[in-house]
Amino acid sequence: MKRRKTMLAAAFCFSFCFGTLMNVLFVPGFEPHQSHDAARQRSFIATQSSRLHISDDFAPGTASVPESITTAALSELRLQIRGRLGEVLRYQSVVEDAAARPLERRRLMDLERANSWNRYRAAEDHHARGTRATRRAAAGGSGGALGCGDLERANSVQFVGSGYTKAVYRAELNSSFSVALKSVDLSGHDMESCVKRYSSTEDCYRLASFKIIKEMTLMERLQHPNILKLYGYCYQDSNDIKDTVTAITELGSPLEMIQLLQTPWEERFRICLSLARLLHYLAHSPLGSLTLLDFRPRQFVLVDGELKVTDLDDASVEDMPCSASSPTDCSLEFPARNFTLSCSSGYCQGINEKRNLYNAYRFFFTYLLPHSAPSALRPFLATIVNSTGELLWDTDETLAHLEKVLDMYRNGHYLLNVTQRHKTKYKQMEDMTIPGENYRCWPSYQHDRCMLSVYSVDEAIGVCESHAQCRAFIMTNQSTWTGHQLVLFKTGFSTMARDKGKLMYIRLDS
Ligand SMILES: Nc1ncnc2c1ncn2[C@@H]1O[C@H](COP(=O)(O)OP(=O)(O)OP(=O)(O)O)[C@@H](O)[C@H]1O
Repeated sequence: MKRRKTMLAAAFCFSFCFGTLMNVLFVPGFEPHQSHDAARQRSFIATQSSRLHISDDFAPGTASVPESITTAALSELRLQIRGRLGEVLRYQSVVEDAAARPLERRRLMDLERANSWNRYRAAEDHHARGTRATRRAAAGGSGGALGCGDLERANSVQFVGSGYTKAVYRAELNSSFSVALKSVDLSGHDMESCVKRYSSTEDCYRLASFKIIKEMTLMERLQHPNILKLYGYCYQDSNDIKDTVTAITELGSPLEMIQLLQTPWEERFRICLSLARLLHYLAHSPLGSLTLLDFRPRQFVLVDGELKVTDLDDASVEDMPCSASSPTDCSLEFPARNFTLSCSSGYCQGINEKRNLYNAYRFFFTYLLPHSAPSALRPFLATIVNSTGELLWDTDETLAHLEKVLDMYRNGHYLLNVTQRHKTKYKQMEDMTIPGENYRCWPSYQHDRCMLSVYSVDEAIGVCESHAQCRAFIMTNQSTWTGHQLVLFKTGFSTMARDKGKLMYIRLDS
């Protein structure tokens, strides 16, 4: 397995570092993080889809397709490709309809579906005419977005992870800026099973690459701090396949649930809050209420402690139709629990939002929220966990409760007995530290010493008194994302040293 990953990394590095870039195609005018000009969006998708030439002559007996493959199988593959194209085009165009009621939105989406193939063909004609101009424009730059030229200069390409369809690599663009490169994993499960069935690497590649194109489209359309940023993309010809696509995105680190359980509560709370903010945005997104059909921790990464969704290829805005006479139409099924939602105006009410919320509960909240939380916050957290586990709240209410907990934590309202006087006296010394004399505690911000976050010096004194080893502590000048200060607790103070900005406290009964 390890050897395979190393070989893949080497192959990837070869194609990006040394591969010919003569055929590189930039898309001028694609500038992430700028205004959502509808026309620019349309041309982005039109160009994307027109690169994936879906031929009407796609039939058995052509050079790339063995005769043993049946016409039915090929039609099936072609339908799948068209289906994915239609979906991408819908995401590109439903933006103005987000405020529409579900029924109207559905009608518009059906119309969109009917028109998508015609629009695709028109886009392809347009592309054929525009390709030469595009190549010429490429020489002038990529409109501010990252592109193939940046990949050509990338260093230290390393395999990060892969799933059914995609492989992800880390690449250094310069000494202080690294990105993630996402491309179709040619030896991944999706490609292998497709090629086995249809014997056409090129067409299977097109099918798989639509997952990346869908993801890029959603990253572009959905701008939120908890959705990974798309920096750009690159189309280039490889030896066997024309116009292979690589998305260039923000780099994160994969979520390790076991590791997360060992991190301080404040960091775990941050992940749950990030997730609630994301789900709130998705429920009210410009594309409609969006659900993550494949919702597992591996679809998320951490960027500087903030949770961000990376895998958007299974996201959907489809509403679920129902009839008032058949209550089971709106059943939401999970391995350990089923729910039946209400049916109104022919659609299951809030089903996308509720699916996301229950998944957030079962994969994140239940593990990360209550465990080692400050005791005064536990009743609030228990209510959040119970209410999401029972699907009693929507995302608005869930987020409001989590924001309230953040506010209490930030302002030290979780501290019990604020009027209580500590028995031991401490001496304060400015600009001093204790370099050694560490002990370990849990859950520390550093594994080889006891570093915890506190709201105030009073809280730090309380912590020191609850640790048998503690004889002194240093208020560092570092703080956490909530503004809490990081404090180093020490077993003694025999090795004091000057350190500007630090405040040292020593126990006078030591
Ligand atoms: N931007 C990123 N930074 C770091 N790691 C990432 C990034 N994007 C994805 N990964 C890692 O790569 C893995 C594969 O990516 P992704 O989930 O997009 O592929 P996939 O083929 O769609 O997977 P799946 O089979 O889960 O649908 C992820 O599980 C994640 O751990």
